Amino acid sequence: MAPPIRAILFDLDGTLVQTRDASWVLFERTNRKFALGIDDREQFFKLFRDNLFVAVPQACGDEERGLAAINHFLELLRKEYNPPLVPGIADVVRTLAARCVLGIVSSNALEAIRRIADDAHIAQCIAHVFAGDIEPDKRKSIRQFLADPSYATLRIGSPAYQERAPKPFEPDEVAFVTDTVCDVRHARECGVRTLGVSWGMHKASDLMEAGAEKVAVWPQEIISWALSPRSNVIEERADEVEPPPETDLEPVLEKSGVLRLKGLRAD
Ligand SMILES: O=C(O)COP(=O)(O)O
Repeated sequence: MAPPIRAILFDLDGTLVQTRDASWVLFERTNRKFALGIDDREQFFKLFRDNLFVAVPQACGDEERGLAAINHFLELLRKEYNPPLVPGIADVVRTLAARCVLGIVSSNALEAIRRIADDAHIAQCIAHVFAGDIEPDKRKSIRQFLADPSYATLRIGSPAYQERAPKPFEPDEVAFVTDTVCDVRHARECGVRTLGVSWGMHKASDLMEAGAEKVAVWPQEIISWALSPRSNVIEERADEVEPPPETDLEPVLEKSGVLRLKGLRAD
């Protein structure tokens, strides 16, 4: 029997916001400017089977051009990305904030995430944001969240964090909610629980195949899944699903130069 879920990390694009049009119209401009050859929406969505920061340079076959394209895309996201929220998702976030520590772990830029959260009036329900222009490898962000007990502090819709000594999370008390295959795999590598959503970039069957415990069809299912008394779902799925390969993204990211994005890394 798994313990209750105490923290939920949300992917942003395709999970909290609708992005099938909104990010494609921006990426299309990057694609044209850098002649990446990622010429339709489905090809773009396929990039998210891998880490985006690795997939773009790989897809265009030129590291420097791929990196410049990512920087261009991040800048468009910072300045022009205004996707609609997934209908009903703001209520889901507000409901869950009273019970769980909520976070966003996204490939998107921090500035864009902040604007979206402010406009949706949910910024103070979100305890922590891990953005792609600060840490491109979501596994590192998840592990950071698990390692430091101070992250386990509730923030229930007010500017201040609760002032109670937090109890550190066990990985199976934390869930990642996402619409993409790469996120499901990487969350499983970190040992956290995974819920897919059907309204984003990847199909429910692909998310299940990657190891998601379940795929929500409606936003409110996130609440019922996260707060329902735990069954032995994890154990059942663990038998069914191949364990993810232990991929180490660091050398690839290192090579692609993404870790030097915006001068955030010393090397
Ligand atoms: O689901 C994904 O991987 C893409 O969404 P993100 O930009 O919020 O990371």
